[in-house]
Order: sequence, then C-alpha cells, then structure tokens
Amino acid sequence: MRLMAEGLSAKRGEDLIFNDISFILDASEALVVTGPNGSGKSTLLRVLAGLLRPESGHLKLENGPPEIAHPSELSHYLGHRNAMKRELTVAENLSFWRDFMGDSPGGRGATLTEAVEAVGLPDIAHLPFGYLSAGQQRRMAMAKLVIAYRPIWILDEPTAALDAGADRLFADLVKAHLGKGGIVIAATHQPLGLDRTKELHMTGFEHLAGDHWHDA
Ligand SMILES: Nc1ncnc2c1ncn2[C@@H]1O[C@H](COP(=O)(O)OP(=O)(O)OP(=O)(O)O)[C@@H](O)[C@H]1O
Repeated sequence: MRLMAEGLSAKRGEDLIFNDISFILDASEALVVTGPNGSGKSTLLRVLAGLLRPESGHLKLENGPPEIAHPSELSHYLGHRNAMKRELTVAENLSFWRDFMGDSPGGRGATLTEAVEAVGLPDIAHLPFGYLSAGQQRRMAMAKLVIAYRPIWILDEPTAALDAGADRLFADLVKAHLGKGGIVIAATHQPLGLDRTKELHMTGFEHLAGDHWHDA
C-alpha cells in the first residue's frame, strides 16, 4: 500500500495555512510532522483524515483495497481530544468504537481484553471514562487504534499527558503496527521513540518536506 499526498493546501477561514505539501508513504513507513504552534500540523492531519477539504491538491492510495474511495476510510484519527463519553464505561466506549468503525479489509481488530491489555490498563475497563486520570484517558483512547483494524494511523500529539512508561508502550504499539505493514502519520513535539521516520517540518508557507531518516 502506498499513500501519496500531492500539492495539498488548506485554508482556515480566509487564511491559507499551508501550501503545496507532498509526500509519499509506503507500507511500514511513518511520517512525523513537526513545527511550532499554529504552523498547521493539526490542520494537515484533519485534511489527511478527511475531516477538512483541502483547498487544492489530493490524496491518493496505490495498491489499496479496490472498494476504498478515500484513504480516510482506512484511517484511524486520534485528535487532541479523546472522543470518549465520560459517563460511559471504558468498555462501553471501546465497544461503541469497535462497532462504529468496523475493520478495514485485510485485518482484524483486537478483543476488548486484548485492547486494554495493549495499553497496560487491564483492570479498569468497567469504570466510567470520566473517572480516569488524564494519562489513563489518553491510553484508553489509544486502545481505539487496535480495537478496530485500520492500516493508516493519523495521530495528533498522541503522547500528550503520558508518563515515560506509557510513552514506551505507545512506541511499541506504533512499531508493531508498522511491523505489520501499517502507515503512521503523527504530529508531535516529542520524539515518538521510533527508529526511522520521515519528517515533515511545517513552518507556515515555507515547509521542508523530505526523506529525513533519523536513527534513534
Ligand atoms: N477552526 C478554525 N478556524 C479558523 N482558524 C483556525 C481554526 N483552527 C485552526 N485555525 C488556525 O489555523 C492555524 C493552524 O492551526 P493548527 O491547529 O493546524 O496548528 P498546529 O501546528 O497544529 O498547532 P499546535 O502545535 O498549537 O497544536 C492557526 O493559526 C490557527 O489559529
């Protein structure tokens, strides 16, 4: 599978936030999007997730499932907010997401037990989401990534509120996903602990895109 962004630009209100962004990601590749506050990282991720229409340019998928009209149909999007109902239990929230998202062709999501174990919190799925600490809430939001199978993960500041242990756990989840041929695009101010990533540095109109492979 190959995900290609060609000449993307996006507006917020009347303002052009970024212009002419292109990249190519093959299976097992990660793109880390960096840049100062307000440079357009979240806006770009929302475009990639199909939540915001680009002003110009397009996204293309090569060698993907034939029935897919837009790459967003194969994507998980984890935004700044966790998108979980505070009044429902963790188990109810995750079950909702599993049923709502369904699995993309070519894979199967984890069971509820496997998903909460994957984020290191096997014993609190019966609690209302609102009872959890900020870090526990973020970890449970990550469990959404594995409870329904999606080959493309789009992650906005995924490790905000996480402690060092959860950082490592998250890096392991991402590595496992890449190891199975997944694609990851993550906006972050902190290193994700990945060995090799492509990097896109956003600076408003003057962004630097390229194959900057980093060794950890
Ligand atoms: N809904 C909106 N309406 C109008 N302008 C917006 C909207 N959302 C974001 N913007 C503007 O778009 C620009 C880019 O914002 P964006 O959230 O994409 O930046 P970012 O790089 O993700 O920032 P941060 O590192 O602070 O999360 C900012 O100038 C912001 O004020």
